Amino acid sequence: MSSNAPAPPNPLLEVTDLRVAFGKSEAVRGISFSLNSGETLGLVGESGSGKSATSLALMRLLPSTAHVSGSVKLYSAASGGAQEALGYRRTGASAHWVRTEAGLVDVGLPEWEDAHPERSHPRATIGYSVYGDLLTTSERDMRRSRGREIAMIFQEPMTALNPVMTIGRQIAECVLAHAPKTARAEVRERVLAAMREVALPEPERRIDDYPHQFSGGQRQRIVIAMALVNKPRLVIADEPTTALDVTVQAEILALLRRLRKEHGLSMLFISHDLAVVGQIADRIAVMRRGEIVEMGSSRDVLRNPQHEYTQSLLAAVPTMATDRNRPLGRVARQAERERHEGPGTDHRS
Ligand SMILES: Nc1ncnc2c1ncn2[C@@H]1O[C@H](COP(=O)(O)OP(=O)(O)OP(=O)(O)O)[C@@H](O)[C@H]1O
Repeated sequence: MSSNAPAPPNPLLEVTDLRVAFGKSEAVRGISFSLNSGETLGLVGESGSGKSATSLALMRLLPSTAHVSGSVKLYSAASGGAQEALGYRRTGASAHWVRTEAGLVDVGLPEWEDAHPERSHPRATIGYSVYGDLLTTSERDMRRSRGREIAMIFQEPMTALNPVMTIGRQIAECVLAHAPKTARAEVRERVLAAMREVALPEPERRIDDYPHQFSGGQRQRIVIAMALVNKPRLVIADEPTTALDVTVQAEILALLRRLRKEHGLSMLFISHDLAVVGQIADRIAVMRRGEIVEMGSSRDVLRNPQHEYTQSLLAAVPTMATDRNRPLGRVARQAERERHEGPGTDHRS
């Protein structure tokens, strides 16, 4: 096999012709996109364009009145290193099987493996197999996926959190939802680790505090800790900074960039605000009235928008250039720099 084989696609999620209708009204009209391992896709559009209907469809959290069709494939064991193969077996010339914690999976792609001999080691991290279609998988499997494979960060931390439960208990419940037999001491350790991860101050002292005892930015950090405590591979962040003021918003974006980098997370980042999406997304999909009207690298969409709707969204962002001959605005420049050099200082809120 040629050692010049092209790098393999590294898909984590593949959405094809997704449609969501409420009665006769179509909220999502046949959208398709994919998300690679470690990539952040920004989904941007004005209110009512179908962004939340899309994310709730992926999580299978839409009300039963919604009619959903299309396919949402989640791939397991992405080759970026999400899952370590426990064993390795070659069956014939064209099929490779890898034993993982999830069972025996067909990884296919022998060409790619020949091009990456280091990954042929029996304990190498490898993968590429369909985990399942999230739209048709059983509710039982879906419950297992939620939180562990895919987690969601909601917009409004005050409503996402239970006001009468300590934050430690709320994070612990996320751990116990997937591992109910975890010993108490270990749960506490994982809760504290999650609090440290999102830079909540003094975790040991604050673990038994209630949501109202934290600032807005800190509450959003708690919501992020809950989403990440089970180490999901895909995070759907639906307007995670919208309820926050601009400075805190920047701090939460810096935190998400850091966590994404440290954990190799894939992220679907939803916002009505193109300036915010431009600060974190590798690629941007622009949604309007239930359709994706434009999709491309953040750089292309920000510098050279093709669709007039994208142009109008950009025009509403005064610091960004709408003309390819003009230099990028401050926000876009910073976004470009951070995509290349990694996030700046993560100021704590
Ligand atoms: N449960 C529901 N029942 C009926 N219609 C709904 C329901 N949820 C959403 N819709 C409709 O679907 C369309 C898309 O809504 P969606 O919430 O996905 O938009 P959005 O882009 O996320 O907007 P926002 O930023 O305001 O949340 C809207 O016309 C909305 O009224």
